[in-house]
Amino acid sequence: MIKIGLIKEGKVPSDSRVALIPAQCKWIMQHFKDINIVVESSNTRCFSDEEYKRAGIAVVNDISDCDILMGIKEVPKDALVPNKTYLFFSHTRKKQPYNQALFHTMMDKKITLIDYECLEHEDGQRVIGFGFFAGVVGAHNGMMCYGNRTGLYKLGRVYEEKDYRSLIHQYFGLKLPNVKIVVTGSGRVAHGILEVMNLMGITEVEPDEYLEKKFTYPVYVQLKGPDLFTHKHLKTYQREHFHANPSDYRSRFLPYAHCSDILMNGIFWTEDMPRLFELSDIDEHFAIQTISDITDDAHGSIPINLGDQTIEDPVYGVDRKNFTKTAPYLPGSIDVIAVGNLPNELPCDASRYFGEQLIKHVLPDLLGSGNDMVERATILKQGQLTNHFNYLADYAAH
Ligand SMILES: NC(=O)c1ccc[n+]([C@@H]2O[C@H](COP(=O)([O-])OP(=O)(O)OC[C@H]3O[C@@H](n4cnc5c(N)ncnc54)[C@H](O)[C@@H]3O)[C@@H](O)[C@H]2O)c1
Repeated sequence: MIKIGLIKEGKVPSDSRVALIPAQCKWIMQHFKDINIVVESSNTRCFSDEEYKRAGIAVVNDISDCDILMGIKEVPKDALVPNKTYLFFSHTRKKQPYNQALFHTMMDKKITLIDYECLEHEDGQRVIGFGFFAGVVGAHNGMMCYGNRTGLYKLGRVYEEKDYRSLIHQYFGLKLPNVKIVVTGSGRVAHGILEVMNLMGITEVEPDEYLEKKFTYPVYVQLKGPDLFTHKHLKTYQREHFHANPSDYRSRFLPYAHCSDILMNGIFWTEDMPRLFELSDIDEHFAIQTISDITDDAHGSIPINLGDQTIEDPVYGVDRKNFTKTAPYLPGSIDVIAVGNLPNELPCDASRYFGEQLIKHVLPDLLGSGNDMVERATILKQGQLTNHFNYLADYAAH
């Protein structure tokens, strides 16, 4: 019998998402006779203790007898139970300095750490994540802010809706102006953005049409790798080559900045990749007024992302001349929406989606049948760095 414990989130500000919702826990217990799931009591989850109890899941105060502990965000150092196997987003794989002390504590406590972010298919595609709902919420917020800026329509806040279904109801009867929206990316975030574009009845057009034509109805274009980047000399795009040598490429985005009202950014970005545009590109031809930077790297693919806002206060302006932060919706500014925990605006739906992927792609492996995906996502084994993560040796040294 394997005992899985869903831990109480300890990070501040607290996260209300869960790895498995009550119905999923029930389903697992019915279908896998050798798994027992318990839930650590919490009053900040999007599903209450009562809802887990109603699904037949025990709610406990002590999870120290579990074999596997699942959370979402970083576990506070003091709460880590020695010698256990943990699954959560540790934000350590890029040697994040702010989590180095946590990493050292996990080593000292001989913990086995499996990081959701490191669960990948053989070809390197991520298996599990919250990206889809980040895309949904980010796209909604982008449209909401453009409505606030122009006064042409009004959209409410996502987190005030009961769930995704009631959010969609907001879109019935929504009359949008002839807005032009450029969407970047091809992963989960991009899929979430496209879902909102389609639910709002915005028409998709091809890149050449988008660049050349004026439309009498709202349109969007989706730009993927080859539309966004080209080799500096060969003028080609080859996916594997680009992933391995991003600094050999330059951005092709600028023409879209000259004819778009809104940018919804959902690309995957690293420091060595070209930015979509540079600060010097923001001139009188730069037409974009609202940027929802869902990718959300400060000073990253969007150079005027000046850092994170919160769900409660998600938008700021950036002055077009001196690139300083301003109040939103000013004529001389571009509005930027930069929030790092977007799925938290729809925590129940995002948790259900996450749990489905966990059950489908990870659970069989976790129980020891399947391929070595879990092995490859194991950063620490009983406190020791695994071979796959040898590159973290300097980060782990203490
Ligand atoms: N703001 C938020 O709340 C929030 C939430 C979730 C994700 N995000 C961010 O959004 C971005 C996109 O996330 P996603 O869920 O769509 O990711 P994803 O893993 O679903 O898709 C990433 C895409 O990037 C491509 N890719 C993978 N490795 C690459 C590499 N080395 N170089 C270039 N391209 C590569 C993949 O082919 C894939 O199409 C990420 O930066 C993520 O951190 C933000």
